[in-house]
Amino acid sequence: MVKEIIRDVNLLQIKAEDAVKEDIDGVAQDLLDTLQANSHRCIGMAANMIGIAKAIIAVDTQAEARAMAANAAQGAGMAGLAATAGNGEGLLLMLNPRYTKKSPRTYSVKEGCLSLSGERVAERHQWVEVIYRDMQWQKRKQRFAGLTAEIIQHEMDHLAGILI
Ligand SMILES: CSCC[C@H](NC=O)C(=O)O
Repeated sequence: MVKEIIRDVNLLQIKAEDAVKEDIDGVAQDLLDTLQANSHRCIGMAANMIGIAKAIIAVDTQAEARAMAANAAQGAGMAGLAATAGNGEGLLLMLNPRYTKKSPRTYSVKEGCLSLSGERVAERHQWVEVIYRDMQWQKRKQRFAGLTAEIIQHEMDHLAGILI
């Protein structure tokens, strides 16, 4: 079910509790539905953003490819023609994500957030390795780099009650 986006900072700062298997069909599915419904303007979402302080995030893994295509089009003088809005495909859902490794190198980047106004600078690792449960409650371990890693860090910060 598509949920309303929370913009109350007091609610957004509540730290998430661990999710349980029963959350898959409820909060996790709602989060996917809500990110899909906002995929034209949002590339990642944490359950806090729909008012549930559970450790669940959804990530648009195709955002990086779209951003690169848009940059290439801009370089070729095709700005405006490049479609950067997602269509809800390639969404990755993670329950109880935890870092197992982070790149020593970091970079500063300006980020926005659907729950907040404006953009703010955040410090991000170039890559992160994460263990999590998937929508089948299977344990997964994966390394992510680039924009996907950045989105994961932004959303995992949300779970810790940290805002950009
Ligand atoms: C670069 S990470 C930004 C993620 C952000 N979503 C909010 O949690 C968004 O603007 O979609």
